[in-house]
Parts: sequence; C-alpha cells; structure tokens
Amino acid sequence: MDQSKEQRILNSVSYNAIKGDPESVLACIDKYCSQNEWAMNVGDEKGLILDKIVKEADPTVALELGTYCGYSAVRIARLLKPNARLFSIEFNAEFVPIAKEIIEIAGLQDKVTILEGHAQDIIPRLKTQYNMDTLDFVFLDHWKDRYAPDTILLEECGLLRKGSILLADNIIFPGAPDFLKHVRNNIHYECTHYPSHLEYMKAPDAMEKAVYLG
Ligand SMILES: Oc1cc(-c2ccc(F)cc2)cc2cncnc12
Ligand SMILES: [Mg+2]
Repeated sequence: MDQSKEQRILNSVSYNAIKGDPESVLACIDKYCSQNEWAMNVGDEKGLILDKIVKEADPTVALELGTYCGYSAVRIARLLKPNARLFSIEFNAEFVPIAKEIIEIAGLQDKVTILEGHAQDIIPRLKTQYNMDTLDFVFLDHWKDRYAPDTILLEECGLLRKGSILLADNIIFPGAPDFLKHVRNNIHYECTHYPSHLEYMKAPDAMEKAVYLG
C-alpha cells in the first residue's frame, strides 16, 4: 500500500535530521513541507510566535490538543525546563506512531506523553489518571469547532488557574469564531491577537493568546 504523506514526512526526518537535535528535526519538516508536500504543521513563521509564548509561560505542565506529526510537540518540548512535561492529545491513530517516532528522533521522548483519543474524553481524566493539578500552558491546534467546547471543558474540570496561558492556532484560516467569541469580551480572559500566515503559504492566518484570569 502507498505510504501516507505523514509517513513520507517521517522518512524525510529519519533520513535527514540529526538524531537528538530538535532544531534539525524542525528544519527538516519545514523544508519538506514547504518544498515537497504541504502539511498542517504550525510551521516556522507561526512557530516563532509559539516559541515566544512558551518562553513567556515557562510551563511545568503543558497540554497540546492536536499532535499531528509532532512538529509543535518538538517545538514546545525543546523549550521546557528539566522537570517540565508536555501532554499531547491526538485522536487520529495513524498520526500517533509517526509523532512518537519524530519526537524520539528529536530526543524529547522523556518530556512528551502522547494521549490517543478525543480531547473531550481525555480532558476529564487528566487530574485523576495523570495526577495533574492545573495546566500552565495549552496549545489548541486540533479541529477548530472543538476549540470552544474543549476550552469550556478545561475550565469546568478545574484545569485552568489564574495565569494559565492558552494559545490557539488557525484563528483566521480555517478559523475558530466560536473560540474567539468565548474568550474575547470575557472577563475571565485577557486576549492578544498575533497576525501571521498559514504555514508554508502566503494566505493570512493568526494565533490568539488567551490568559485565564481565574
Ligand atoms: O494549521 C492548520 C491548517 C489547516 C488547513 C487545512 C486546509 C487548508 F486549506 C488550510 C488550512 C488545518 C488544520 C487542522 N488542524 C490543525 N491545524 C490546521
Ligand atoms: Mg494548525
């Protein structure tokens, strides 16, 4: 059977990246996806915004919704302090083993736990099953119509604390209007908009930071 695009991305990383070097893994994926096959990684331009917010948050416990091939998991985990951890939720079973291998090639497997399933099923179990208190940073990059309900679920499950930082990808394209409606003009959130472009393309896109105020 023909290989999937995601398998071809893994092949490229496995062949070209330097083992244990996250920067070379990111550069390899960005090169492949800008020159060979477009893929929905957050990419190098929006990745710089992600880097900035992760450094600002300096999280001990981070959550990512939407692992895909593990590009943003590598991007986030490479910035984590020694005892910090990233949990990444992915529902597509085909993507999970590919992301795991890419994260391993980057040498970040001890910092990242991939949880396979739907965010709405996993979020309610994070405290009990993973001994979690609250989340310091959340990257939303899964299906856009799930950003708002999953944010509300994080609130209801007591996983957000005063100062928890949410960062959402694709605010313009494909767009997440319900999420913006929930966090903007909401006394519980302080929002910042970061205009950018769709990964590897000229089309406008943006990220939204929403700091939970408790
Ligand atoms: O960054 C992203 C981009 C796109 C996407 C798809 C098709 C298109 F034409 C434009 C953009 C889809 C995504 C789904 N999940 C997470 N991130 C995504
Ligand atoms: Mg995205």
